Amino acid sequence: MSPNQPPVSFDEIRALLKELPGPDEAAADLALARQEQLTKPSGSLGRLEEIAVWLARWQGRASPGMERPRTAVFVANHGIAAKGVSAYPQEVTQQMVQNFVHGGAAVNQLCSVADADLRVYEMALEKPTGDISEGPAMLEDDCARAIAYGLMAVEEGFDAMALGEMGIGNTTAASAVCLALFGGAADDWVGRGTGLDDAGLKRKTALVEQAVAVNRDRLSDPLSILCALGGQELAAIVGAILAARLARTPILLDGFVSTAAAAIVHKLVPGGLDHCLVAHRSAEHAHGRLVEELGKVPLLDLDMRLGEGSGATLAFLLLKAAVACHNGMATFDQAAVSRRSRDN
Ligand SMILES: Cc1cc2ncn([C@H]3O[C@H](COP(=O)(O)O)[C@@H](O)[C@H]3O)c2cc1C
Ligand SMILES: O=C(O)c1cccnc1
Repeated sequence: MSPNQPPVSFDEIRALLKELPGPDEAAADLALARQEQLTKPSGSLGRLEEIAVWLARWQGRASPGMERPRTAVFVANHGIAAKGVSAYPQEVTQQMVQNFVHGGAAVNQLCSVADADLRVYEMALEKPTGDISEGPAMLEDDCARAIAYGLMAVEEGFDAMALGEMGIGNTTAASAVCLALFGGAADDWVGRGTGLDDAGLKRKTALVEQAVAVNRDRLSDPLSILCALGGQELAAIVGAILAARLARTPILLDGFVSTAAAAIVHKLVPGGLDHCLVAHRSAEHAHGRLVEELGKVPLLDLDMRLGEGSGATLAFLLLKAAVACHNGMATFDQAAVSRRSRDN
């Protein structure tokens, strides 16, 4: 199945999982060998070296590029928002779409600084998902369609993609997904989102617990968990991660919500997130635990907790810096710089 023919059932999505390409270790080996030749003590550029080799591995070329980054923001509404789980009203989702279009959001400024293309994908805002504290968020068809929408959003030819989201109430959905995937207690996974007060946090925690209890017969596998507790934008992010793997496009995950969506892929297929890095550690309470579960170490830690792809877009600058050093530095031979002395 190609990403141009989107799957329409969970079975077809499961079939797609078997077709995901692996890493290009030949390109990675060449990139690693070049790193050892560059005019610096071995390893001294730290994670910038790791990023350059990772880009080579997943772009499938020894000289990675970062000329064409894209940020994709998936936007959807959530039935649970009616229960007061966010500090902001649901209409903010639509209003922020207008703000993205007019260039007034944080992610617009960060895209312009990083010279990244921004695409906003609005997903039936007039049709919020079902209230997860009372039943499933989506039916299988709707969830599969949302995954397919994310699959279609990935085009060939981008050097990396940042995946972000906008949807009032979606940290509640993300927390419920994490509780169902990883277990523990609801308050391990619930945070203040847009800035809930203590009473709001208590209400949100109880509703997340209730959502998992009410949907307990629908949580038998990761796709069912996404369907019962997630949201359309989380499903689209799952699709985009899979399509990016097929298109050899490395991915930067944003904060708690986009990482929670990625956790579905992690549980579906071993190594399914190897072409993804977590761009930053969100200040949202559960993000630290979530990235540990995924075996990832975020690139940045700036106390950001916005979503909308902001942290991931900002981290494009690190990828550009890594590529500039990798491709632009002279080797010891080219610069006539003496190599390391023999160890005594
Ligand atoms: C003005 C504004 C801009 C945003 N940009 C991203 N989010 C973020 O906040 C929402 C999730 O938090 P919660 O679960 O508490 O509603 C998502 O829309 C997310 O992207 C925003 C939220 C607001 C209010
Ligand atoms: O980290 C995130 O993704 C996040 C945190 C708070 C609100 N919205 C998103």
